[in-house]
Amino acid sequence: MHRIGVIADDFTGATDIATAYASAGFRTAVFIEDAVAREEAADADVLVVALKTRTAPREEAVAASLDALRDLRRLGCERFYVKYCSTFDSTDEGNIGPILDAAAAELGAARTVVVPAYPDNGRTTYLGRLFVGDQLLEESPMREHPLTPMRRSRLRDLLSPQTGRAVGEVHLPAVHAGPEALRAALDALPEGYAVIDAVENADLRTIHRATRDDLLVSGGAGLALGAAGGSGTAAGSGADDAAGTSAAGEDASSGAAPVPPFPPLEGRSLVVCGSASSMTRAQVADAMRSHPTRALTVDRLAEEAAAEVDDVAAWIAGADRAAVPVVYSVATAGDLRHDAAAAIEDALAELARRAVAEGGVRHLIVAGGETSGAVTKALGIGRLDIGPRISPGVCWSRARTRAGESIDIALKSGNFGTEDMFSSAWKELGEA
Ligand SMILES: Nc1ncnc2c1ncn2[C@@H]1O[C@H](COP(=O)(O)OP(=O)(O)OP(=O)(O)O)[C@@H](O)[C@H]1O
Ligand SMILES: O=C(O)[C@@H](O)C(=O)CO
Repeated sequence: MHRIGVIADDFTGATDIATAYASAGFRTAVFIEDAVAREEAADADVLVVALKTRTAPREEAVAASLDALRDLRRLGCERFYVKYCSTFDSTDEGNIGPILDAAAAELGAARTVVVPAYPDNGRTTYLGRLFVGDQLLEESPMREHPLTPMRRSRLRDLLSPQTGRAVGEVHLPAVHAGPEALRAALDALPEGYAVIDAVENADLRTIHRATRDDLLVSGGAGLALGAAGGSGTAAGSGADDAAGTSAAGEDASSGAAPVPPFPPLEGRSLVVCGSASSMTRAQVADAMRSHPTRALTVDRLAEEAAAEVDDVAAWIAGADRAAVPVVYSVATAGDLRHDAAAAIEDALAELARRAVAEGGVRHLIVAGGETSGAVTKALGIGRLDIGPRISPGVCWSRARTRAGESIDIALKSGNFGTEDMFSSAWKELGEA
């Protein structure tokens, strides 16, 4: 089979696509940023590089993505996947177009598909428009995202300002006509990008089949689920599918197969949330009923960040050892403060670092992609090994920190997970 290299523009996105591939039977590892450059012979079928490029300055984002692409090629990857958000999080000045342009030029890829659809998480594409559940993207809560407010829904309109290349659309009937017809429809488009409709997992499998020989594909994690052979996919069968043989037993499910739990790690548990997304807010509200919860005093961070971090760190340390403290920065949309994002990321990252280094925390949930990037970097994690799935797109990973502690960490995309996740996710680790 061809080894697959994935470049993800945020850290939750990296574990999202990694859990999709792992569930499909691929041996999958996630490398944090330039940790991949130090890797000599990766022992996986799918290598995912987690970058923090979604909202980075454009030149930096493109340079980091090209570096990752070259490292992945050096490690033997021959097929590439640029992973962005299933809600296409970006601005007109944003980075999806420039990263795709650079990767396509580097690989000599004439056409690249654009497939954010992820039906298991309610993201579908129809007539080139992205929906979140039953709402157009521009009518969904993503409209008010603090970093990338999404005010349009037609993917062509979102991508075109970010690239000079043509952006075409392939609608559902061409997908339903099957992989060969879809391939023909794609080949008939001008060179550039092709936004493809997909409303269910079967569509993603068709798109996967039609594009599995492409050097470069792009999307959310849904297209990786399209590589799953069907329900009950055994380890290895997804890999066979990638090599070009179709897997037996396909059905309308995403083909998720359980990844076994890790050997248990002794230690305390903690949740840190820097996400303002509606699902994270619902999860925080749910946690308020049964967990010790504490809001960061965001207004204090500008003047007295160190004192605020000390106070919250003391609160975490003083919490009942059997309880799971939850620290958050947004309870309601009214809590958003202009220009506070970086200070909040720094504060939450430092709190997580101290909790692991000094407080014996070994199980950590981080909510929010940018927040996950900050926390993972502060902990000095280089590689994540993918473990049990918590819900679509969310999994436990085992990692080693810079200081040598082993921890279990779940990087949760803002809108992913069930409302009771901060109470229920621990059972996937074999805990109450
Ligand atoms: N009260 C607040 N005021 C202003 N910015 C905030 C506040 N709380 C959090 N933020 C910032 O909002 C951003 C949220 O982005 P993040 O990627 O972590 O979450 P998300 O967008 O919900 O998740 P994902 O990218 O996984 O969908 C972070 O930079 C965070 O620091
Ligand atoms: O694709 C998604 O929705 C997520 O993996 C993500 O990238 C959110 O940060």
